[in-house]
Amino acid sequence: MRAYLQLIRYGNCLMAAFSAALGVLIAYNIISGNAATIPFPLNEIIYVGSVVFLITGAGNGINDYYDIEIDRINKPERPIPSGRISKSKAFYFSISLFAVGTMIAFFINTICGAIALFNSLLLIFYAATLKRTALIGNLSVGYLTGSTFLFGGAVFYTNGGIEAVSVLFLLATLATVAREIVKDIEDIEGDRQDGASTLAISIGPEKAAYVASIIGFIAVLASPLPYLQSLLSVRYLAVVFIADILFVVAVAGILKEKNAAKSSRLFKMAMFAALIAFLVGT
Ligand SMILES: CC(C)=CCC/C(C)=C/CC/C(C)=C/CC/C(C)=C/COC[C@H](O)COP(=O)(O)O
Ligand SMILES: CC(C)=CCC/C(C)=C/CC/C(C)=C/CC/C(C)=C/COP(=O)(O)OP(=O)(O)O
Ligand SMILES: [Mg+2]
Repeated sequence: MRAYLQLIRYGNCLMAAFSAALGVLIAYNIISGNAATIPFPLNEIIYVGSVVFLITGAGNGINDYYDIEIDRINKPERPIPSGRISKSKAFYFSISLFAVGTMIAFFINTICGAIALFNSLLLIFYAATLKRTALIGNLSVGYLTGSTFLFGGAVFYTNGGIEAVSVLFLLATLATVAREIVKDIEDIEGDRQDGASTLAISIGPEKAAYVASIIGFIAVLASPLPYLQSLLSVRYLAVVFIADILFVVAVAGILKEKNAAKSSRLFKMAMFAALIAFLVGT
């Protein structure tokens, strides 16, 4: 059981599910002002959170299935390279999670089902191919992470729910792309031996660090937008300021200290702080 929780990276699944549930809540708050007849979406929050937890877990599992040779070098302690879960069991477990998550999504509505199906196929394509390409792989993971908000907003797609959370999608995507480039710098040796052509390998870790830093700074500069667009209250500004400081320290970690592992951890802490800011500002 513990090995399967590690395979799906349940912490990421919870974070992603929380983001999608926030997407439902924020979209509901924005559109319910115009249509007071909409009841509080408790069931939809549960369904949305479950779908994103399952599909995120499936994406992590299929990623480790395809990354077995890279992870033997970079992350040998993971469930598959360490032998605690066989490749075939990891594959069928991940496919099962994709299937159940997508079925629940179609039960919510057709747009949610379409997003879940598209994201599931993209996660498989990313793991099998895209992750070894410079920047496209990073942009894919950035879209997938940001799409948690779009998925939550899609519960109310007929009332403009997706548009209501689009700025949250943008912020999450920018922050994730920056972190993914930093992760590629961290994983450069294993990726190089696997024949991958990530940005860090294509242009070198130093230039890749500058690209990640620029994207990270754009995310920080754009972080007041949810308040300026009156999507979130001034309480959001107070907490996102903390996230912005963590983003800046993360950028310093890769630019000045050239410590990709530390920078990646700081980026993740900043993303978590930003999620708290979204919640507090709702
Ligand atoms: C500037 C600003 C306000 C940015 C917003 C940041 C934000 C709210 C980001 C959302 C983060 C989110 C939805 C995370 C979900 C879970 C997650 C970490 C997804 C991405 O994981 C891919 C990564 O490669 C996994 O690697 P690792 O974390 O090392 O296992
Ligand atoms: C909105 C819906 C229905 C689903 C969203 C699903 C989500 C949140 C995906 C977020 C991104 C994610 C979890 C991607 C999984 C693949 C993954 C682990 C990418 C990073 O992998 P690598 O580049 O191999 O790096 P590591 O394996 O070393 O972490
Ligand atoms: Mg991997």
